Formats: sequence, structure tokens, C-alpha cells
Amino acid sequence: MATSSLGSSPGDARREAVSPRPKGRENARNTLCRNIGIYGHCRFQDDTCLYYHPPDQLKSGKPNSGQPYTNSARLNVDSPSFKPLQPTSNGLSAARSTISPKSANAAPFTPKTNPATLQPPSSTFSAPAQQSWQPHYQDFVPGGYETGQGMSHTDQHNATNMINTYDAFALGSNMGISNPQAQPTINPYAQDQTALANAYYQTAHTFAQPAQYHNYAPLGPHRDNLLQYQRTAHDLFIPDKLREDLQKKAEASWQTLPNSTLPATVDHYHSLVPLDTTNIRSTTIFGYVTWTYKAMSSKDAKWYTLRRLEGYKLTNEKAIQSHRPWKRIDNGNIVTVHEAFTTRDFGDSSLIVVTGYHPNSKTMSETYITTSTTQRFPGRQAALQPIPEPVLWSYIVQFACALKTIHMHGLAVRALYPSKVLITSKNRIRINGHAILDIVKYDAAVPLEDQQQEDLIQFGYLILSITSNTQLPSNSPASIQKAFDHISRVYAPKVKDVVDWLLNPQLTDGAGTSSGKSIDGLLGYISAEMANTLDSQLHASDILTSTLMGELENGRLVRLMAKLGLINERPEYEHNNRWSETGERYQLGLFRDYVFHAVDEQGKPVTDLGHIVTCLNKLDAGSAETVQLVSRDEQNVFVVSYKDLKKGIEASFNELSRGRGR
Ligand SMILES: Nc1ncnc2c1ncn2[C@@H]1O[C@H](COP(=O)(O)OP(=O)(O)OP(=O)(O)O)[C@@H](O)[C@H]1O
Repeated sequence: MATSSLGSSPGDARREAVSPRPKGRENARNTLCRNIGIYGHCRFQDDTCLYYHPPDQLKSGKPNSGQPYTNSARLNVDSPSFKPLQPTSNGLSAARSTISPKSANAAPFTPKTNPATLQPPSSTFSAPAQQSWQPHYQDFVPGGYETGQGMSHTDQHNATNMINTYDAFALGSNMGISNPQAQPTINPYAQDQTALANAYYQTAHTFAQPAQYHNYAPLGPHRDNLLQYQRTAHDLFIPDKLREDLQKKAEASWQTLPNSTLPATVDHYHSLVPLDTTNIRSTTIFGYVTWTYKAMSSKDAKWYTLRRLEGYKLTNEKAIQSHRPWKRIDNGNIVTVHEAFTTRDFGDSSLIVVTGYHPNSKTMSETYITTSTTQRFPGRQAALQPIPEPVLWSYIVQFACALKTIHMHGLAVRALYPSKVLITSKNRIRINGHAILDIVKYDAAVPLEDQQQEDLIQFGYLILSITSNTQLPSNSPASIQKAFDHISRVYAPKVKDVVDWLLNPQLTDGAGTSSGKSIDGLLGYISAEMANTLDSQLHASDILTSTLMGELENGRLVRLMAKLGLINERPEYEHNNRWSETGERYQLGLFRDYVFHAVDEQGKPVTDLGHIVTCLNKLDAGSAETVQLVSRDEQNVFVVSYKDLKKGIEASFNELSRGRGR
């Protein structure tokens, strides 16, 4: 930048004191520096570089005679202005063509992961659009160690055992791997992060702050202050609660467990992460200690849930086949069963049942019976909210529909307990304990009809359990009576009638023949509630559809802005008749100014999102409406329709895509 034309000012005096200005022709831009042999932004006088270059940069190896450059870290009026480098004949910029020999010899980048195995990205990724965004869960990486990705299982195991300081993170005992030295652990992936924070926050400097959801908090003015036709920016985007929910699901899906002591692969599943958040291991339901893991399949790179029954030995080949009829079941209230196999990957003989993965879901038991408070402080019952009656009816209807599908296919759930029902999103349940007892109890041939009758009884107890916040059936008849009293007190009589009907033993005639109580009878009885549930589902679906519409618009507008950004101001095409500033591109540049750089009467920037969205919508629609575009020097005025601007964008973008701009 030529400085001679600047008038003297106190600032000039300061600059002189730092770096005395030489006399003669000065040149600070893209001149070949003979000292270092490249075009640089050095400071020149009569083509002599005045900068101080360290000896290792110099072509000759001798220090240059120029004055030491004492003020290089600061930007001042002498700083060379930025100018993109000119393309060279081979299409590479000058900067690229002068890669130092050191860089040229650098080893090529090779991802650490095994390309044959599809790996999930680490959970420490950061969202591109918002720099302050952080995942809710952050992998803990002990100092000096990288994440476990790419390490063999043995390496990961050794690494974990070597670091005594971090024993608390060796999750072996919590994950079904017998590790006698491991301390009782708190699962870092527990939904309740308070316990984890209390335990580790002081020492673990890498502990992740929760995601910055407050960045999206709705700001005023609220709707009450606005006229009916006015909108706030938040009206244009996805509701905060929904976005947060979806983000949490995405974070839960991408969560990984570095330094894991779990097997690196189980059959074709890898990246196992335990889903059990408690240390309580019960064998009541399946007769075996069970573990639940999230894992990715290397066949299709999708997440699945592996339920492992520890110590299961297959005695009858046909038993494992009994999961197959479940693969045909396709119902929105039943978790899909994918496959079942036995494995020795865990160091014992285990049965693995692979089902669909529903990130960030909770069991009914976790939601309505065992809260995080009761897990952390056994014996202390947390204040649990009663289930509102419409929600309870919605649950009953969903269970009934799921049972209808299952019974219709000649199957039975056999494990309909609150801990085996997932709540996967708002008021949405999915039965999760099916198929396992068919394998485990294959030899104990119980007639299907009895199994289905048992389903209805378990269904009745399940309603009693979730409404009274107690695990039922229990050995104490008093608690069942208490639960009935509670239901009669809080809900409409019809709820109690339904539970009565479900819990009543199967009716038999005098000859001992069954009278055929079936799920169809229940469906008929609750048809009015089914209609209500259907209606509220349709409303929920309408809301989601309109949210999707909003996002759809956003997607369109982003694509449009991307095209505009690609076309406007392409300095590398300047030699080509200043491509981006001629023809229709000139108008597009002015349109960009009109949309984004508008100023009001006082010359203040207009930051009206509505103006931007309206203009871009009209552009996207190719409206016949005209817009007046004024050049920056106010010498040219164009009256042009959005339709013509749209044509201009398409033509210019196509030209760019074909590489014609050059
Ligand atoms: N298919 C699934 N998708 C996502 N999460 C699941 C899935 N199945 C289970 N989970 C999660 O795994 C955790 C453990 O599930 P599990 O069925 O073992 O319940 P549990 O309460 O541990 O029961 P139990 O005491 O009988 O072992 C729960 O938090 C549950 O939300």
C-alpha cells in the first residue's frame, strides 16, 4: 500500500519510530523477493527486500542486508493489503506451486481407522455451522493417549490397565467383562449427568460442557407484542425443543467409548458402547444376566442394539431359529428384531439378540418406576409425576395395537414389563423384550394360547405398575390393592375396568373349555380412546409436517445463497473480462448488495431477516415482480425482474459448473 499520499498524523509519527520509512519507490505487493526466491508480501524499496528473513528462509543462506522487520506481528498502514494470488499456467496458484521441499516430502495423510471397517466419527466432532456448539458427551481421553479408535482390542485393554489414575474410567466391571481390579464405576454415558459431574468434574479438564442449547433460546419480542402478520425469526425455524431432542439423539448415536475393554468386534458389529446405566443386574426376566450395547454393523454402517445373555449355552439348534418369525413383524410400537447368534467374543458363551437402536430412549421403568434419584439413593423414592389420563390411554392403545399384531402373527411377547418397554420419543412406546424367551425357553413348550393369555395379564400389571410407580406384580397383595385404589382415585372408571378385564383369569365354561378372551375384545372396548389417540397422532403429524415445510424452505434458501456466493466476486476470473462483474453477473452482484448490504436513511445497516427471506423466496420462485438495483457509485440503475435474476443465476451457475468461467 502506498503511504506517501497519506497526510501526516500522530499515527504516522508512531510508525516512523518503529520502522523508519526508507526513501525511494516502495512496493509491498507480490514482488519477487530475491532473498527467499518467491513472490511475497515483503516490503520493498526499489525491488530490494527490506524485511528481515530468518536464515533458514533465505535462498543464499546468508542473512539479508535488509532492515530487521520489527513490527511484523501487527497490522498497520504499511501492512501489505490482501490480494489473491494469480493463477499460473497449470491452474495452480503461485502459493501452491511454491510448496517447500519439506512439505512436499511430508508423509501422505492416512486415516488411522481400518478402511475395511466402517467407523463412526468420534463424538468430539464440532458442528460446522456453530462454533460454540459442543456435544453433550465428550470422549474422555487420558493425557498422552489418543482415542481408542484404530487400536486393537488388546491395545485398548492394556492402555486402560496402564493408567491407574483413571481406573474409575475402566468400565470393565460395568460392561460385562470380568475385571477384578476395576473399581465400581459410574457410567459416563448415564442419562443423569449430575452424578458423573460430581465424581469427575473437578479433575477431568476435558469434561464437556453441555451443548449450547441456550444459543437457540427464543428472544423477545414475543408474539403478544407483534401484530398478527408479523413474525419473529424463531417462527421461521424448527422449534427449539424439537431441535434439542433431535440433536441429543444424534449425539447419543455418535457417542463412542475410547479405551474400551469390550471386544473390538462381535461378529460384524463393532464400536460397542454399553447402554445400561445402572449396575443392577437382574436375572428375573430372562433367567440370565443381560447386557445391552449399541454397536455399528460393518455391513451397512447402521447402529443396532445388541442384547447379550451372559453364559447362555445353545443346546438345541432349532432354538436360535425361533427369532426368525419376529423378523417379519413390522409395527411402529415394536422394536425390530434383526438376528440372533451365539458368540464367544466376550470370553464366555453368550447369546446375542440384535434389535433396532433408538437413540436416547428410556425404559418405562426408568421413566415411571426407578428414577435417577432412586438409583443413586436406594430407598429414597423420588416424587414421580402421575401419568396424565390422555397419555395413559395413548399407551394402552399403543400396547393393544402392538399385541394385536404380535398375536395375529402367532407369537407372544412373554416379557411385557416396564423395563422391557422403551419410550423412544414423546409418548411413543416400543415393546422391547420379545423374541428372547422364545429362544431361551424353547424346550419348555408352553401352548401359544397360554402365552398370549399371559401377555394380557402382564399388560394389566404393567398399567398398574406405571400408574402407581411400583414394580408389580410383587409378593405383597397389599401393594396390588394399593395400586388399584390409586387407579380408581386418579383415573376414570374405564381405566380400572380395563385393568380388571386384563387381570381376570381366563374364563372357562363348565367343561373346562376356554371362552377365548383375546386382544380383539380389548380393542373393541377401547375403540373411543383409539379414535382420540389417532386424532392426536394426526395433529402431531400435522405439526411435524409444517415444521418440515419450514426447514424445507431454509434448505432451498441456503442452496440459493450458496449459488450466489459461488458466482459473486470471483477474483481468479478477472483476466476473463472480469467474468463475475460483467453481464448478468453484474446485476447479481448488485442484487447481493440489495439483499444483504441494504442501509437505511441514516446509513445504518438493515439487519432484517424478513427482507432477506422475502427477497430470496421471490428469487427462488422467479417472481415477475421487479426490483430496482443501484450500483455502488450510484451511476447505474437497473430495473430487473426476479425472473430474469433467477435465469441469470442458473446460467452463471451452469457456466461455473462446466468450468467455463475461466
Ligand atoms: N433398542 C434399544 N435402543 C436404544 N436403547 C435401548 C434399546 N434397548 C435398551 N436400550 C437402553 O438400554 C438400557 C438398558 O436396557 P434394558 O432393557 O437392559 O433395561 P434394564 O432396565 O437394564 O433392565 P434389566 O434390569 O432387566 O436388565 C436402557 O436405558 C434402555 O433405554
